Amino acid sequence: MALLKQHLILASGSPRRKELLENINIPFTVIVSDVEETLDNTLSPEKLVMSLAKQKADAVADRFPDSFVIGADTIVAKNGQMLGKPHNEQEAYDMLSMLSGDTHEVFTGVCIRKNDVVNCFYGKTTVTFWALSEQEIKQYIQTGEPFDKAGSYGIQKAGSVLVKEIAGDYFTVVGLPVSLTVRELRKMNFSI
Ligand SMILES: Cc1cn([C@H]2C[C@H](O)[C@@H](COP(=O)(O)OP(=O)(O)OP(=O)(O)O)O2)c(=O)[nH]c1=O
Repeated sequence: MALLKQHLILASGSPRRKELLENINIPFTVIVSDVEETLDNTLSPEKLVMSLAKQKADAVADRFPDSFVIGADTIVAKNGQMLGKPHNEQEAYDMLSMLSGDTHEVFTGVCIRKNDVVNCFYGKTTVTFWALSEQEIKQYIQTGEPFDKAGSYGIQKAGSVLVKEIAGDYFTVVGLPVSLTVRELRKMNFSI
């Protein structure tokens, strides 16, 4: 692969993260890291998302020591319980019922690695859901949207109907706190 002088790699298979990075017109390459994600409930959400983001960046960075490698991870947290992706309809139903009519937090951890330099940080956004009827939850699950998303919803598509309000960066919810990431890249002398 021909590498530019300052080359960026997104170590993520998330189509949302790719789209968010494309929005800001920096050239980059996607190299998916197949890290086995386990939710360690003994860690705080902040530490957990940064640790998973680092594992994803590490899985790729060793092979590309001259590149800036970005790993990221998103989870939903409510009352000390952390929600990843649902494994089946029942889990999606349980998560959405838990989030209904109440406020939760979405954490996205990001880790940028350039050779031995590691910079991990996170964004946190508070999201409030409308009270959802059983029928509304079931209808939403039928869209298929919940299954590759933390907390069983995607704010950017049909899941937008569930959301009453948010406080914080919208892009943190979608999977990458874009403006924060750009600022951290600049601190690492990446010119953008
Ligand atoms: C809450 C929420 C999550 N999500 C997504 C963002 C993430 O892609 C996903 C959480 O899973 P992650 O494990 O963070 O990421 P991923 O498996 O999609 O990709 P990779 O590990 O290769 O980087 O949930 C939305 O798209 N919208 C939302 O509103």
